[in-house]
Amino acid sequence: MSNLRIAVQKSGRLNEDSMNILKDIGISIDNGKDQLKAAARNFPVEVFYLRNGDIPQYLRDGVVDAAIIGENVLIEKGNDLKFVERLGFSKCKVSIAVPKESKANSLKDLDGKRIATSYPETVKKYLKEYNLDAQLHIINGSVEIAPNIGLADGICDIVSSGSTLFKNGLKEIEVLLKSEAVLAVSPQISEERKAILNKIQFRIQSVLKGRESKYVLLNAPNEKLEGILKLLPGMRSPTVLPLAEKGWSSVHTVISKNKFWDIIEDLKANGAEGILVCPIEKMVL
Ligand SMILES: Nc1ncnc2c1ncn2[C@@H]1O[C@H](COP(=O)(O)OP(=O)(O)OP(=O)(O)O)[C@@H](O)[C@H]1O
Ligand SMILES: O=P(O)(O)OC[C@H]1O[C@H](OP(=O)(O)OP(=O)(O)O)[C@H](O)[C@@H]1O
Ligand SMILES: [Mg+2]
Repeated sequence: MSNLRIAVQKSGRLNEDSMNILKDIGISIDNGKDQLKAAARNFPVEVFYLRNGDIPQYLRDGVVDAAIIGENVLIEKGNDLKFVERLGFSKCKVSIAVPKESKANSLKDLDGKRIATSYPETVKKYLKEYNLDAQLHIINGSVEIAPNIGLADGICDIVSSGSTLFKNGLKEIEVLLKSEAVLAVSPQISEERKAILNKIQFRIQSVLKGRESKYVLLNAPNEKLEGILKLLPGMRSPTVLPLAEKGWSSVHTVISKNKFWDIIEDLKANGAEGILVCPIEKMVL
């Protein structure tokens, strides 16, 4: 049986979370330092450690079958490539920014001006869409410095917390796109390897659903149960078990991480006691 060849970023922002997700889906890799390729011990997978920016070409050429990559890089260099899963980490924006004293309020205001960026294809796509023209300066890093040294009137770069913009006296004026890490696929993937990828995708979905949810256990007097159960979503319906103490029950359920604090407050206010909240490792639906 052939191995699925999956690319991850060698070092940088995506590396750690990519390796963590592989670990969480039960794929163990012996990763010697400076090794560019490593086979999993317990799954038909080989991991290739590559530059994020090089991965679209490797996917296109079928040198790797799948990859964990920033969606923004796919948009920039792999518009012809598809992804099968959003992975929920490395969330960021690709935005237009200008010096804070600039009068420009959107990309449209940079018509005929100079824009520095590491994402020329992305900028060109939006310029074309808005029917604008700008002079692009392609820089591979530290793009935020360009307006300060007189190289550009604005920039297009990744924004996350906004602190790099702030430190460089810039303000965000337009978000071109939002990005996160995705699982991308080569158009050349074989049927056999596609079957392995499907298994990986299924496992990833279980891990991501688990990460989004909490397992909640609580005790309640029986007369309060009805009100408490109304507050709980649950996978199907909450499990209710009698406690050793007469007139009391234990309720078990799964709550989305986002709604969790609001629901917990309501549960307490409606008579729930001894509330335990546990992380969920995997959730198979
Ligand atoms: N500040 C940030 N916050 C969140 N995600 C980010 C941030 N900066 C970059 N990313 C995401 O992580 C990806 C990798 O960024 P990183 O800076 O590690 O690598 P790179 O220099 O763009 O790529 P390469 O691996 O080709 O050197 C980006 O393409 C983007 O999707
Ligand atoms: O909004 P913030 O939270 O400040 O993040 C945005 C910064 O993060 C990235 O740079 P990175 O730190 O990856 O350095 P790099 O330019 O060397 O890739 C990106 O290129 C921005 O400069
Ligand atoms: Mg970076």
